[in-house]
Amino acid sequence: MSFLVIDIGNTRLKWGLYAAPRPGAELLAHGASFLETIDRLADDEWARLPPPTHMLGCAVAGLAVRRRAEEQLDLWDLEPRWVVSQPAACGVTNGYDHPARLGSDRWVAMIGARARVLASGPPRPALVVMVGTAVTVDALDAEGRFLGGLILPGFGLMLKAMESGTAGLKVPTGEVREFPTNTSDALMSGGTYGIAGAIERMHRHLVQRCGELPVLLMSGGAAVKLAPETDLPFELTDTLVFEGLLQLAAAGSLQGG
Ligand SMILES: Nc1ncnc2c1ncn2[C@@H]1O[C@H](COP(=O)(O)OP(=O)(O)O)[C@@H](O)[C@H]1O
Ligand SMILES: CC(C)(COP(=O)(O)O)[C@@H](O)C(=O)NCCC(=O)O
Ligand SMILES: [K+]
Repeated sequence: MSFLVIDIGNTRLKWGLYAAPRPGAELLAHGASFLETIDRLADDEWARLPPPTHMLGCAVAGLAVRRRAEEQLDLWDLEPRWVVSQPAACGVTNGYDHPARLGSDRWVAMIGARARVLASGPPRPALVVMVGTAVTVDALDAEGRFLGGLILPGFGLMLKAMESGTAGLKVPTGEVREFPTNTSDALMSGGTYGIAGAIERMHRHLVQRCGELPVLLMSGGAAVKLAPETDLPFELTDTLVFEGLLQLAAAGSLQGG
């Protein structure tokens, strides 16, 4: 009974096919498609897969995109299931004022992060950073409580905003420099240090709150751009959301079929 996981962000749909709906299961195949191209999945990449028997996904890109993904899922005989952020699940409690309004990708990533922390030693706080269309920086204490998190624009959105809101700035392909001396480098460095600074700030808040160093987990399509500029020790991972979906599936009622 193979298990399909899907993570629909505002830029790309990421998917993975696992051998079973449980943590530690083998990842048989995976891929990522920009949202403009997801209508070809059933004819293309998914057509070559062994049929999954169950799926679980999270989707933050709106109902219309989710519907388009469900049309592709019609290729197989399975019921689409989508995560809604809960007040608590898999040992993580949701401190949001309105728990269901927390982005389901953030919720699922924190569940994946919590499982990683517990698998690697005694309970510790965790800082979960996802660098996608937006950047999110979410804090978990050593008991698995989600304390709160930051949302800021990702690289693409920042540069687009600079371009559309000014007369003299064009989207650059600059380098990150400590003392930038041209517009392209100034924009690229400003965006990068803006994100890196937010991470460092939240890290400081979490150390102050919990009195111990958190595990720092970074993921998302643009995490590699940020990694060289992050002074704090971090783990880079592509599968945090997938791992959270496996945890949720194992804790839920998917095992029946
Ligand atoms: N193939 C790529 N080439 C360059 N940048 C990419 C690529 N894929 C993703 N990115 C960067 O990562 C961001 C999207 O990451 P992703 O994790 O797919 O976001 P989301 O979860 O919001 O869909 C883009 O804004 C872009 O900066
Ligand atoms: C913050 C997000 C836009 C991140 O989206 P992404 O960068 O993954 O496309 C998404 O998690 C979202 O729409 N969240 C709902 C609002 C919230 O979490 O408070
Ligand atoms: K995401």
